[in-house]
Amino acid sequence: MDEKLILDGQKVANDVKEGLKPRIAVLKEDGIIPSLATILVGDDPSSATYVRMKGNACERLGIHSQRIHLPKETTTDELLQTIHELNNDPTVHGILLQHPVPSHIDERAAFEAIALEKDVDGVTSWGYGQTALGFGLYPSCTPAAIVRIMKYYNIEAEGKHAVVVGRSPILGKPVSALLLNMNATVTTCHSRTVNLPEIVKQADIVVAAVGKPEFIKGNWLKEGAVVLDAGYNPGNVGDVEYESCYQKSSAITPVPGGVGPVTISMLLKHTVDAAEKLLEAK
Ligand SMILES: NC(=O)C1=CN([C@@H]2O[C@H](COP(=O)(O)OP(=O)(O)OC[C@H]3O[C@@H](n4cnc5c(N)ncnc54)[C@H](OP(=O)(O)O)[C@@H]3O)[C@@H](O)[C@H]2O)C=CC1
Ligand SMILES: Nc1nc(=O)c2c([nH]1)NC[C@@H]1CN(c3ccc(C(=O)N[C@@H](CCC(=O)O)C(=O)O)cc3)C=[N+]21
Repeated sequence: MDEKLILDGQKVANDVKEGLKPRIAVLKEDGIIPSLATILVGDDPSSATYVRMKGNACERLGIHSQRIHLPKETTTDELLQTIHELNNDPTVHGILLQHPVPSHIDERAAFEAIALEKDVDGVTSWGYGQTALGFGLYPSCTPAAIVRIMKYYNIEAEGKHAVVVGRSPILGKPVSALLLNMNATVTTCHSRTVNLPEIVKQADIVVAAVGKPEFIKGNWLKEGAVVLDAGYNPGNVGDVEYESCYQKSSAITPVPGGVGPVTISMLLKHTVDAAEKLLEAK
């Protein structure tokens, strides 16, 4: 009876985007075009690809995308200046600073400079704090995508043991917080975790957010675990070894076609949310 489920991120993303269309139409009637500013610093080719995908996804839906590309020599102060200008620009509703920025830039300082009401990517400490306390407007997009996939497929979190592998500020930590707020019992693992496979073995839900290709193996999993792979590595592979994890799981997100497309749709949703907030405030 229990069929194995491949969690189709494209389908979830389309569902999110369909829901946005009438909302964007209403905003336009009121003379507001939702607008996202994306900032890319430097020439990392995969970052350039992600930013382009985000901008294109905006435009396909009628969201304006203002693409800012700064040279790799940009200083922290210059980046902060750009962010302040976008904060003060009333036609910009959301700001996305693509991570990672070149190592000479203070990325945390740059994230913190983004105005909370424009932090549609959930990168500020204020945004994270609100997400953790359970009343945040915009959680980071990948954590939001993971939750959205679970909701779409009626995957219950309450009372389940969720094991998150990774604790980065825009992925591991906030997804742990969201799952906790959904009444899961959450274990967050990281590079100093001892006996990772044994901890993963206890999980009903596994979130992979390690940044290492095919790191999590099928023989670490409990039979029937739900596997949510946020990993996105060169060569289109995730952070779980797909074939062996597929065999053990009851449901799994593929890469590509899993968490990635939903992440982008959540960015669009947060941008529309931000534009609506501005209209309400008028
Ligand atoms: N699909 C999407 O939309 C997105 C995908 N990603 C992908 O998700 C993955 C993670 O990204 P991100 O969180 O930014 O990466 P980071 O490199 O910032 O964080 C990786 C985390 O994994 C932990 N880790 C590293 N090695 C091990 C290990 N051997 N055992 C256990 N834990 C380990 C680190 O621990 P420690 O803290 O101790 O260093 C760290 O917390 C990447 O593949 C990235 O491409 C990211 C954002 C969006
Ligand atoms: N501030 C910030 N926020 C981010 O959300 C952020 C970031 N920085 N830096 C890099 C990562 C990576 N990321 C992806 C988003 C979508 C896909 C995605 O849609 N992938 C498609 C495949 C696309 C293709 O390669 O053709 C898929 O998985 O099916 C992948 C990766 C967001 N990130």
